[in-house]
Amino acid sequence: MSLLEVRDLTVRTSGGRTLLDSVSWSVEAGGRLGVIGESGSGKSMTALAVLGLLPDGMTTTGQVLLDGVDLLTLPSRRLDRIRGAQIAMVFQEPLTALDPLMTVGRQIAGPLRLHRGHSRAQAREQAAALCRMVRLDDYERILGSYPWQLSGGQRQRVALAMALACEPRVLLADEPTTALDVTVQAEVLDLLDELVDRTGVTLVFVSHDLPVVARVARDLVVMREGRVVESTTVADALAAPAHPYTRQLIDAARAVTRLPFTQEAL
Ligand SMILES: Nc1ncnc2c1ncn2[C@@H]1O[C@H](COP(=O)(O)OP(=O)(O)OP(=O)(O)O)[C@@H](O)[C@H]1O
Repeated sequence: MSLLEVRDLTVRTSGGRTLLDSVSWSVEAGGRLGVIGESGSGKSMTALAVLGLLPDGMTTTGQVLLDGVDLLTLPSRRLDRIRGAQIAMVFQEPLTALDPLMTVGRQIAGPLRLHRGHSRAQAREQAAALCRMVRLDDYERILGSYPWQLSGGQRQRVALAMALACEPRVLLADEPTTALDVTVQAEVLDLLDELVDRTGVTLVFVSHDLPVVARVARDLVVMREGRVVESTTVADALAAPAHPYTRQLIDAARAVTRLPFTQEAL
């Protein structure tokens, strides 16, 4: 059975506009799924729907099954416990997810105290260990800093540390490196890749950037205008994309960057 399965997910606005139309995909435990599509294709809506975080007024039908349990039918208190503990997320701009008025140390410790029942001292120790895990070497300074005192790359490392703090089963990453410059983007991607390997967390990686997705994902879902147009693997998509739209995305990526024909060459 898949660990996470989205089945016929349809989202409509209160005005009746269909933003997601019967979106279906699944990922096995330990799998790495990339969700790709151009701006407005519904990638973020899908991620938010999985987390039960859609804006008020939107209606959702279909299922989001975590280990066979439909998250869409759970009472919000149970969903709160799953979010962060079993499905963790990182977003494009960590500043929106981080509290500007709280030091990084307290923010990393928060979920550990909430979900794990750690004491203050245990949480502090664990926060330092997590900083080391995401290669924030001067972690004493980082833990005592406010988010805005850190660089974009450091903030995304903090966001990753927070996301992985409670050893979630699924990590949902929505454009986590898009706001970073190219060098830092490569470092954070390498780190993510290593952490996913090391922890065995199941990855759902959402991005408009095909070369970035191709570096970290194995399976691939291609979205367009709120629908899934192709479900494939990164390797097959690079070698021989089946759907014309996937081919178009790959050709467009190849026109501006070096995107090889095999995943090993990335
Ligand atoms: N709060 C909202 N209310 C109504 N429609 C919305 C809202 N947020 C997004 N949309 C619409 O939903 C559709 C899907 O948007 P979504 O943000 O999921 O796309 P995306 O693929 O993630 O694009 P991007 O990479 O630009 O974020 C778009 O047509 C967008 O205009």
